[in-house]
Amino acid sequence: MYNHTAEESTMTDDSKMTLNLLLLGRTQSGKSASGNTLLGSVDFTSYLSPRSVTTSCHLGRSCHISGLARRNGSELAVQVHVLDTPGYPHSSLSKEQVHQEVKSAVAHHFGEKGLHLALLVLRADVPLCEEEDDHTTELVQELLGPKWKDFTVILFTHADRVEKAKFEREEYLHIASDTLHKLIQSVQQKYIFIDNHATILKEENLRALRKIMEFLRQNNYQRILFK
Ligand SMILES: Nc1nc2c(ncn2[C@@H]2O[C@H](COP(=O)(O)OP(=O)(O)OP(=O)(O)O)[C@@H](O)[C@H]2O)c(=O)[nH]1
Repeated sequence: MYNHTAEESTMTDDSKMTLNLLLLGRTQSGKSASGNTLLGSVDFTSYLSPRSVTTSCHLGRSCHISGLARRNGSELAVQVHVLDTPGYPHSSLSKEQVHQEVKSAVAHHFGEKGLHLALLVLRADVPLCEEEDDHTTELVQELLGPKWKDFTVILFTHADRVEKAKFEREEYLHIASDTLHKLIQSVQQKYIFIDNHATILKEENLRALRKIMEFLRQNNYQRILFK
């Protein structure tokens, strides 16, 4: 599999746009819950478990959402496509199995249409240590190639726990590990906090999608193609 970038966003017609997103990250980090928040529905199985819940990739599609993007002065209806993936380390799959599963699903779903952003899911309430960072970024680098930093956003889940501990989100990042600081720097400060247990999930959904659209604009709506 190789990849290259394309400039235009995926337009199904002039008034519609598809936003293609990939969730990656360690097991039980909240990938499926985040996918559900971004889709505004319950497409993916998500629950607390002492073993990895997701064992294969699944694509979820949202309904068309207005108020997120405009093109040539007209409103665009944005449909979000999210690919949920098994995490690594995984309680029953080897690294090779996880990588293979994710690579073939990415090629299948985003091969020609392209991927706008990979969301690297990290729990905001768990420190990122150096060894884990290697696991976390290995797959995204392998998949996206040398431009991975342009196409990767860190998605911090469990934002509610940060708030409960009375931290401001930005202040909390100031005191984070050097490993996390380096990772945030390498993805050019592209990060989002998300609370998948928010009382009003619709607000969380729109806030996260608006931020994602900002990152897309910064990237000139480029996508990575896999062929
Ligand atoms: N408090 C809180 N819990 C969360 C949040 N996001 C996810 N969780 C919980 O974390 C647990 C794991 O979430 P999942 O969405 O299943 O995580 P996953 O990464 O898909 O897990 P695997 O499929 O096992 O790899 C569940 O109990 C979720 O409810 C969040 O933002 N806040």
